Amino acid sequence: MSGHALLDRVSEIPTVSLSALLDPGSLEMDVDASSESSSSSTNLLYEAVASIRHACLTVGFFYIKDHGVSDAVMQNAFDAIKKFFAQPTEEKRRLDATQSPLYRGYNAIEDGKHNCKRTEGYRDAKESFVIGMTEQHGSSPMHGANQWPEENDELKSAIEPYFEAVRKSARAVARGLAMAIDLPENYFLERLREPVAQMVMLRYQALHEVATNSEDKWLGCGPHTDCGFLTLLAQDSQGLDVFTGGEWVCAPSKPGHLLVNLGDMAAYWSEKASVKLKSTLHRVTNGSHARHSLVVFMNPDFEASMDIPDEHAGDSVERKSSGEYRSAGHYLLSRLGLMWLDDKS
Ligand SMILES: O=C(O)CCC(=O)C(=O)O
Ligand SMILES: [Fe+2]
Repeated sequence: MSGHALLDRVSEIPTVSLSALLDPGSLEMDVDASSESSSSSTNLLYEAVASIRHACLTVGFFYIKDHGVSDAVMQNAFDAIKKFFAQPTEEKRRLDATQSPLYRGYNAIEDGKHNCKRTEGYRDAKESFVIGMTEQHGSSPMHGANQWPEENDELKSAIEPYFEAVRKSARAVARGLAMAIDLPENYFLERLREPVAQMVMLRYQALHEVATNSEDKWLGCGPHTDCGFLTLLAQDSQGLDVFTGGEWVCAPSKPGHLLVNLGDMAAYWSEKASVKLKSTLHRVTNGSHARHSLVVFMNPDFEASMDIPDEHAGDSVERKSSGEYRSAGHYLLSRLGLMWLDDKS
């Protein structure tokens, strides 16, 4: 495809500490200016919000640290999913995604059913295992059962704590994001009570494993933007490239960090806001080793309205499309081509 990605520009992807955003008290501390520690905490909060704003206006990607997901929880999740993928195909096929009305479960390489858009003439050399949210109180056709191995709960007990911890970090990001675009601090949080979150675990083949005997050309994951709200990624090795400033830039894994990016829903939702969020093109290239990644797609409650009240809108409000969808869930159904699920809502 289009040449090598640049590693020397990775510093353009900012890093944000979530410590002040994970702490719900830090905003109130602002009024208590007498304490030094409270003002340094407030500074940390505004620093985080300013870097999120900068990232959203420029690259559309940022690393997060102090995100509350422990190394042990992340390592367990990677170990468990590597073990799952290392099984024979017949074993993995017992959890085939085609058995699930929500397409959750295992997708083999040859199925080609992954979250990314297909690139004409190319196939993605990766397999995936997908889970999503189960319990919910409101009406959402995008919540439902996951498929797990029946014999033992090793996979489930390693993946669920990771998914939960990352959703918590995603809420902290959402809080910062609201402040970054001049919305009330809780604007997104109030719409993430029963989020339509999904976790996609991926194994990309090493180049030497990629089939060469067919007409097909292969990629890890073709260039695409994510269609949802926020994506939080952990990767065990390099492979992700981000298109920024007219070039592909490497976004390698960094110990202790997660990588966040904004999807098309965030861009669409912010059309009326004072700051427009950027959904950036990215791709994955296969390398000399198999690569694993854990991707959490954090989307709002199915029935969440994407309307932004006029008092929080930007000056030059030219509302193009943001009123087109009844709710965030309907936006997703339409983008994922799952409109038929709507009959159930
Ligand atoms: O595996 C990765 O690093 C990125 C995956 C991705 O972009 C996606 O699933 O949308
Ligand atoms: Fe993506």
